[in-house]
Amino acid sequence: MAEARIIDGKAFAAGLRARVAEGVAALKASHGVTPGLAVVLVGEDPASQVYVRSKEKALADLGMNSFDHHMPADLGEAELLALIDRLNADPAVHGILVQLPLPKHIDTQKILARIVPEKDADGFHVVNAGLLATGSPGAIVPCTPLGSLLLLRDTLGNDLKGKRALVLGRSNIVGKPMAQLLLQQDCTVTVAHSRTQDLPGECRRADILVAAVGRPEMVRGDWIKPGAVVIDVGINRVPHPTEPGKTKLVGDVAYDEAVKVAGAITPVPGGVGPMTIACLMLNTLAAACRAAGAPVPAEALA
Ligand SMILES: Nc1nc(=O)c2c([nH]1)NC[C@@H]1CN(c3ccc(C(=O)N[C@@H](CCC(=O)O)C(=O)O)cc3)C=[N+]21
Ligand SMILES: [Mg+2]
Repeated sequence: MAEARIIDGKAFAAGLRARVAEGVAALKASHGVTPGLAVVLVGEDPASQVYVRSKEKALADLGMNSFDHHMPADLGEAELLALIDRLNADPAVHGILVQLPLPKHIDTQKILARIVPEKDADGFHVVNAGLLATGSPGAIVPCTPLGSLLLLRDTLGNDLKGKRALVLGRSNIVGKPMAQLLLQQDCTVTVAHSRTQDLPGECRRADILVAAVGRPEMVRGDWIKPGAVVIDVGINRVPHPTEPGKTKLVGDVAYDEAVKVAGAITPVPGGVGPMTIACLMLNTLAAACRAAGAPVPAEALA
């Protein structure tokens, strides 16, 4: 059997960012509005700082405003809520992203619930989850599932109808919204997790396998149906196998095994990760379009 087609998320994300940049320019020209995203980072976690910097760079590259709020690790919950209230009320701010994880003394759900749903660029608010689950218009879709769906549609020529999809992982951020999106595409959807009996067997039935459990290389090659499309959402930093003291990124799928069985597969890095950031830009543009009464880009509607 031939090796899998490699799904180039990095290239697709570059194309998506270019389309977003066009949308940004068009909204400026038609409505005099520049989309703006507020990025809130609490504390100095090095990984979070890297991610936040790449988000801020993407915003600048696409001609959007970035409002950076880098706060000390000991920021009180009340102060953070007050900041959210100010951003909610600021008409130049169309999207608000609170980088997760937050320090332990802050109640994450309470913070996310305070963001007005219209500005919830991550799509984490219960109102957006509910709109997505009911297929209602106006849902802001979480970035990683949206990016994964765009790659799947591109790979399968938009034809997901009737396919068996297995979502491995049931988080509110990826697994659950991914399952909702696949259902909307008329897939037959199974959501599997750590308590699922016969996980390999469930995976082997799937035409589409989305792995989002955060367990390095858990999905083995012999868990994959020959020809299946594999979307690997995992981004796990592990000790480098041959270079002591160094680390490397691996997905939730054992790539070298899977690439011999799958029909198509996303690599890590260069797969879903860049799509997450591109979709954050898309969601911010979409929020600005809605606020201005302009048409929303179709890709954001899932
Ligand atoms: N409110 C919030 N929203 C998020 O969307 C959010 C968050 N908090 N907290 C952290 C996670 C993580 N995340 C990533 C985004 C892009 C890459 C990405 O582009 N990864 C590159 C590799 C980057 C590297 O080399 O480290 C790739 O996969 O090719 C990774 C991780 C967004 N997150
Ligand atoms: Mg996200």
